[in-house]
Amino acid sequence: METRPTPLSTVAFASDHAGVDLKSHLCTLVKDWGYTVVDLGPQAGESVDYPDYADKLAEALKTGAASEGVLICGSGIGISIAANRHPHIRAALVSDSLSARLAREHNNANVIALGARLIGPDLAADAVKLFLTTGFDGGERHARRVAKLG
Ligand SMILES: O=C(CO)[C@H](O)[C@H](O)[C@H](O)COP(=O)(O)O
Repeated sequence: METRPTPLSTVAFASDHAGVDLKSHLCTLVKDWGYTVVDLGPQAGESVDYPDYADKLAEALKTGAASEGVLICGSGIGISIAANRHPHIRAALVSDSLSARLAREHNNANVIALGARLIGPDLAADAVKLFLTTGFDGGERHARRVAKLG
């Protein structure tokens, strides 16, 4: 099992309008846990397009401004599809804690996507905590499959 980086990593957050409140809640929690947080917006509640914010987060991971990302839209679907169009992103759409853990252990996901209209803040926080604290299993079969993702 890979150990998690010390000091704690920098985590980027982005959403669309549907995810602003959950994003703000999670950013506060993740900062409290000791991580460095980059909030890529949006900050207000005006209607925005999720691909624009998925692109911002993908860029932050590409430049190294953050090593992991959390994306939020109403369902998590649109923003995860948009993120996965970037070859360096492995975004897992997560709606429970076990999926958050497996996204890391088996898929070495560098991003999770959450649906703010589908899950509550406590479950979202638990999923983010597991995502941030679980390492890639590193087993040969998982490494082989992840490598085939490109
Ligand atoms: O992409 C989505 C659905 O797959 C997200 O849930 C969006 O947040 C949603 O489509 C936004 O809908 P709205 O009616 O514009 O608020």
